[in-house]
Amino acid sequence: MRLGGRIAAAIEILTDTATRRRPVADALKDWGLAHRFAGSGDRAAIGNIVYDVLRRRRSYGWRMGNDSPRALVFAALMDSENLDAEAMLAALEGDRFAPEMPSAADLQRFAASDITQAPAAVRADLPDWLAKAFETSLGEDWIAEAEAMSARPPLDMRVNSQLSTRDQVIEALSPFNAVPAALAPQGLRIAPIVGGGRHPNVQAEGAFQKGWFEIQDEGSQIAAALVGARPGEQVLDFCAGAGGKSLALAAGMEGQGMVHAYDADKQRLAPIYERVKRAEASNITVHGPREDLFELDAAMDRVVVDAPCTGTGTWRRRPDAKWRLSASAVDKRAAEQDTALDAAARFVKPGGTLAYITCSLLRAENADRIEAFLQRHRDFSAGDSPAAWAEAMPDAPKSYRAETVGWGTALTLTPRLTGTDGFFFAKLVRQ
Ligand SMILES: C[S@@+](CC[C@H](N)C(=O)[O-])C[C@H]1O[C@@H](n2cnc3c(N)ncnc32)[C@H](O)[C@@H]1O
Repeated sequence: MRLGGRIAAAIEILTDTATRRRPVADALKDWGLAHRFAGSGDRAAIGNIVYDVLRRRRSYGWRMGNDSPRALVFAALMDSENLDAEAMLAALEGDRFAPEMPSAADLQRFAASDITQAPAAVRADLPDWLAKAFETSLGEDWIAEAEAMSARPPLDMRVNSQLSTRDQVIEALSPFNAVPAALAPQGLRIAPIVGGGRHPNVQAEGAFQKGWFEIQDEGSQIAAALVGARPGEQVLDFCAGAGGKSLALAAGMEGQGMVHAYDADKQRLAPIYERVKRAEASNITVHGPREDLFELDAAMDRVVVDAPCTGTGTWRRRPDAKWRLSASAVDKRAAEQDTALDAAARFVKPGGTLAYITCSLLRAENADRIEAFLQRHRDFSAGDSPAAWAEAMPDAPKSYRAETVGWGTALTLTPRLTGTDGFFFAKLVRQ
């Protein structure tokens, strides 16, 4: 496909997403099925344009003076390829599949626009109500934090230290230029996509099949490391889902002790079995939702609640979610978070710790939940998460955001500060 055809496809997919209010991944998949002539390179390039638009929909609309899918697609292309109006016109010269261009005035306006003059929520590329929530949650740097969440994400991997080393995996993935992650001790990173390219399918590599690494955002790896689980301990991963944290915890414990991986949802848990097998993680026991966990009561050194959340910290990867999120969805997640925390608390042994993790940056899902938990559970107190960071990653710069909760301190990771997805981490200690 030439550029014009890709532009037309991106406009069609964005229109479909907007009119039917459905996830962009579904719209992209359906488009691919209906246009089988399009190769994987075309689909990747179209996907990049669509995702770029969704990351910066509001600022592009403001800069273009027009927020139609057509205007936004041209804005995204000019921005990501660094094209001015003339270069854009030249790139489409004689391309019979190219849709009608925005007016020359719109293109000039875009190229000359000064985003610093735009209202704060436009600069932050957020709906108005979320801009307010971001300000409350992240303080004076909230616009810069939100801007960083509109960038393309890297591809992060965690090396399974039980089966391999970072050097071995770098060697095995040598065509893809993976480099050690800046913070996470077992992390590897492949840089964000440039232009119309795509990330390699690393899961098709022999090293992946052999269990040498998992795909896992560096922020998620750090959150697991902050739990501080030691070899020989008993750990309950209460919201284990597909097992990302369980696997990281089990490897960090050097195969000794036990990670009990539990989830209330059988479907969510389903992929964990295959992943545990591939990683040869002998110190993970999976507990399905029907299992009674009474034997673990007050017996766990550490309990992890990687809670269900709105995922605002992952908008670089799922940018459509920020335009679909509603205030009522935040309230619903907050209630689920309280339920999960309350249900998990009883498994912590006296002197043991409860780690609360979300991949959201909203205070309502983070510090507010911890404060409310401490009111309900007088036998717990908030711990010192910066100390957990210093212990888990002594050489790493302290680039997180620290915040007082109860008498303790919680941490927030963000794309701007730690170069990771957004994560919140708080530690609670049972008296
Ligand atoms: C953020 S996901 C977990 C991701 C996973 N820990 C990982 O690292 O791959 C949250 C999980 O919490 C589970 N969950 C929600 N409420 C729960 C509850 N009350 N008890 C146990 N699990 C719950 C959901 O089914 C979902 O799988």
